[in-house]
Amino acid sequence: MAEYTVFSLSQVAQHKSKKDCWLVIDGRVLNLTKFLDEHPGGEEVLTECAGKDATQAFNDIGHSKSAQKLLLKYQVGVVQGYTFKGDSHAPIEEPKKNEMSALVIKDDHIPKHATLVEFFLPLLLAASYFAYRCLNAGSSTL
Ligand code: HEM
Repeated sequence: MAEYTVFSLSQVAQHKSKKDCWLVIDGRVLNLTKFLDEHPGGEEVLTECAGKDATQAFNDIGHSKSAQKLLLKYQVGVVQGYTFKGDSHAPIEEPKKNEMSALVIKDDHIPKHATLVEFFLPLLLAASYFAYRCLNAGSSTL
């Protein structure tokens, strides 16, 4: 498990300007100074929470998985006294590249002859119908 610097909330609170903007999300202490310009939601929402715990604000937006992963890039430590569940302050696991999930439905219960019947039965019915029509047409001309 990686070692992180532990900061108290009052230490985090000292970094609350645009030029030095830290905040806490899920117990992670983040230095977002360099991210302010890049944040798709604008810098203001971040500076409003600067120096504070912004977990709720972050979660309320419903940020994507990639936004959650981005947190790690800016993590400088963990907040003092925060109880992590299990190893949840360790890096969020990246999904394996080129891995595709697929749902395979295997239906082994249908016997092969059933598909043959499904194919030939309509043909047989059509052929019988035409044979009947031909026979009828022939008999009516007599
Ligand atoms: C104070 C906490 C935060 C607030 C209130 C906030 C708010 C927002 C808002 C309003 C949007 C725009 C959503 C939209 O256009 O639909 C947004 C998008 C985004 N934010 Fe934040 N944000 C916060 C923190 C962060 C942090 C710390 C990161 C990453 C380090 C981040 C990464 C992103 C990304 C990548 C998007 C694009 C949409 C997505 O991928 O979810 N935000 N945010």
